[in-house]
Amino acid sequence: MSAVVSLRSNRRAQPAPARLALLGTGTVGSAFVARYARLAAQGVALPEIAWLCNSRTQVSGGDDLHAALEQARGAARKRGGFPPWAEGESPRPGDIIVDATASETVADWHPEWLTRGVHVVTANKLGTGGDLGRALAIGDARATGGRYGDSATVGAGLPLLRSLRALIDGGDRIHAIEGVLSGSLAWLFGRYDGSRPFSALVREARNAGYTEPDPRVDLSGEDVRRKLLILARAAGIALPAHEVEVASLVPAALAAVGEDAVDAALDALDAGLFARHAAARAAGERLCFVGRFEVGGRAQVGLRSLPADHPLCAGSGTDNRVAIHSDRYADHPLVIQGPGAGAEVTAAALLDDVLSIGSR
Ligand SMILES: NC(=O)C1=CN([C@@H]2O[C@H](COP(=O)(O)OP(=O)(O)OC[C@H]3O[C@@H](n4cnc5c(N)ncnc54)[C@H](OP(=O)(O)O)[C@@H]3O)[C@@H](O)[C@H]2O)C=CC1
Ligand SMILES: N[C@@H](CC=O)C(=O)O
Repeated sequence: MSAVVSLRSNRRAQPAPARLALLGTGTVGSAFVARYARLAAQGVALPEIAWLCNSRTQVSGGDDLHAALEQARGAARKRGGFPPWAEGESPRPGDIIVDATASETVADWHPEWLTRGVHVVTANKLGTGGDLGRALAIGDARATGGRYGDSATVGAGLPLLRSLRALIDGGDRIHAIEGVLSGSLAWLFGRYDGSRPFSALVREARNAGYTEPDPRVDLSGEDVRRKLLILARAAGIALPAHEVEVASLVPAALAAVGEDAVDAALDALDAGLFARHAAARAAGERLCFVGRFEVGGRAQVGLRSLPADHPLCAGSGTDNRVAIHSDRYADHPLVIQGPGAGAEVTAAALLDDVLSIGSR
């Protein structure tokens, strides 16, 4: 065989370099692009962003990512039909989809992509924190297919899922997990003193990028339910969503409105939360939004009035504070605390997962 032929066949044997598709160009997706560009400028080796997509359009990444992001963000609304990314070129095995949406449609694709050998990195909690069937399908598909980066889904990248998995890999059984799992609600109840309407603080939290696209997903406890489900399922418990008892903060008048009318209806929160805060203060306590599950017991999410020196009240800002009880941490739980919401920490968690997949 001549040297030329052998060189050509060697070239052919090289797998195509992995490409990255970003789905979602909102608060988290935009922070992802900004951090990607910063890391690339520092010389960090990253897969090329081949596409940026939202519900309206798909744009090629190219050399000027900021321009591509602006083009995607400025695209006109799309009426009906398939999402733009489903109509274009399919990702190849080894490519990485970054899901920075809050979309059920996109979450439904997670098991399919994994089965095809495409890696999925997600901030979207609906994949493993929603319907149990879908979570199990993702578990099956990741066992033989692509890898699943879910660090951003709980604690916005705090080492929670990682620590839980390390305990299980080390032979520990999980007994219970309890904690403050909502960054926006931690921030809201840390700040609320009754002097300003609660609804005004909700608007601030949304503008700061702490809430879900629809803040009712936080206020109803649904976001904490999803995180609790992700943790429970990571601990090997096939917990269905309906078995988590959730006490919502959303009054009927706010629950009833369409997404466009949420802002105007937020005032419906004010009287009820003023009364609950006043009662807690009169008892020398603080309000804390807590999620908890016990293996073989109940799973619950809701607002609690706790003594001010209770360990769950110890964080500040958007801090999550989560206690893991396991065989080795039976008497004193392992406690993990830190910022649990915000576009920058979430984007960093997504890129950590991208880098971790790229390095294996
Ligand atoms: N904010 C935080 O602190 C954290 C957020 N997360 C998660 O990050 C995700 C994104 O949140 P955030 O950035 O605030 O949300 P935004 O509403 O700002 O952005 C969502 C993006 O998803 C796009 N999108 C919606 N449906 C589809 C679809 N079918 N196909 C492609 N794109 C779609 C939207 O498109 P369009 O622009 O066309 O509407 C938009 O660009 C959520 O799942 C959230 O739970 C996770 C951890 C922390
Ligand atoms: N809306 C979420 C964001 C992170 O998951 C929260 O408030 O914790």
